[in-house]
Amino acid sequence: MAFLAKVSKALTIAGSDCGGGAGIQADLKTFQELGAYGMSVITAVTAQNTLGVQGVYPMEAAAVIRQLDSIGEDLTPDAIKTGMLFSAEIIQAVSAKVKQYGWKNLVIDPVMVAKGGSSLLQQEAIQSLIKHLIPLALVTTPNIPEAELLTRMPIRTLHDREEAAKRIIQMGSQYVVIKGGHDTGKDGIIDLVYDGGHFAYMESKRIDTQHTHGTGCTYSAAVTAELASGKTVDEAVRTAKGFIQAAIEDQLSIGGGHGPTNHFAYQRRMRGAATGPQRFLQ
Ligand SMILES: Nc1ncnc2c1ncn2[C@@H]1O[C@H](COP(=O)(O)OP(=O)(O)OP(=O)(O)O)[C@@H](O)[C@H]1O
Ligand SMILES: Cc1ncc(CO)c(N)n1
Repeated sequence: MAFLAKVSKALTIAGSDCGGGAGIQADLKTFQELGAYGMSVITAVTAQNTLGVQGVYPMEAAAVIRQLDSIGEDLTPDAIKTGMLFSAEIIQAVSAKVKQYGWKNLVIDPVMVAKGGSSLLQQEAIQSLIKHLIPLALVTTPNIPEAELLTRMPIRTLHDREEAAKRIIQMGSQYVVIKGGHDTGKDGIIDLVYDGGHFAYMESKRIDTQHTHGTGCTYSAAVTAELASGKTVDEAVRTAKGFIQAAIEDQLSIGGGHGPTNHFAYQRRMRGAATGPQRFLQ
């Protein structure tokens, strides 16, 4: 039986995480769960698990360009996200191809450092991100340390975060979400959403867990999947928050370190099914 409705298509341009919790793997799982047909352009292969990053192997820029052309010549994505881009050369290639193919609904997760401290973006590439990619973004989703590096200002208070958000809008992104996961001093977490005119504060309770590997990738992939299906940015960030909240709450407890989030959780909750470990052990 054929699908009657047109399927939405989402593309991730990011690094591979062989452990499956972050990067391309988290993005494709999230796209699938939210009903988008997922496509991927791989910028780097990383060897990592819940204990840390053991190796980073960037792709040649030519290989990234060839993958982007294969998508562009045949498959028009309805929304795109970028994650780990590694180098200025890859950033410039992605920027050129997004412009060439006129791709819309670009979500930039400006991945810089993995939770254990390994670098996923060369230091000198930050300027390239600001110059070549952020001006094309519909939404940019830095965490607090990434927002500090982009804006070159320390972020301690909510007021600082608002100032940083203004600076990222001035760089050309239409919306910015400064995520609050790294704001560890509080029980609650606030993700700040700004469109250049109005600040929205998305508050949630902080879940006390070490299993937060790939939260940023999963969150921005959920935003992208929702945009691909025609949702507004306001709707997309709300659904993405619900998706990541469920994925962190119903932990899978995989691996000996910082484990992945539960990409099954949101849809299983929507269907009224049990999602915690008891469900998986049955
Ligand atoms: N402990 C937590 N409890 C509830 N929500 C969380 C927690 N940690 C992160 N989040 C949420 O997850 C999303 C991603 O935020 P975070 O700041 O962790 O991103 P990130 O640092 O880019 O993630 P990563 O680098 O691991 O991929 C945000 O919506 C944030 O509010
Ligand atoms: C490939 C990849 N992208 C992003 C992150 C950040 O979570 C990671 N750890 N690995």
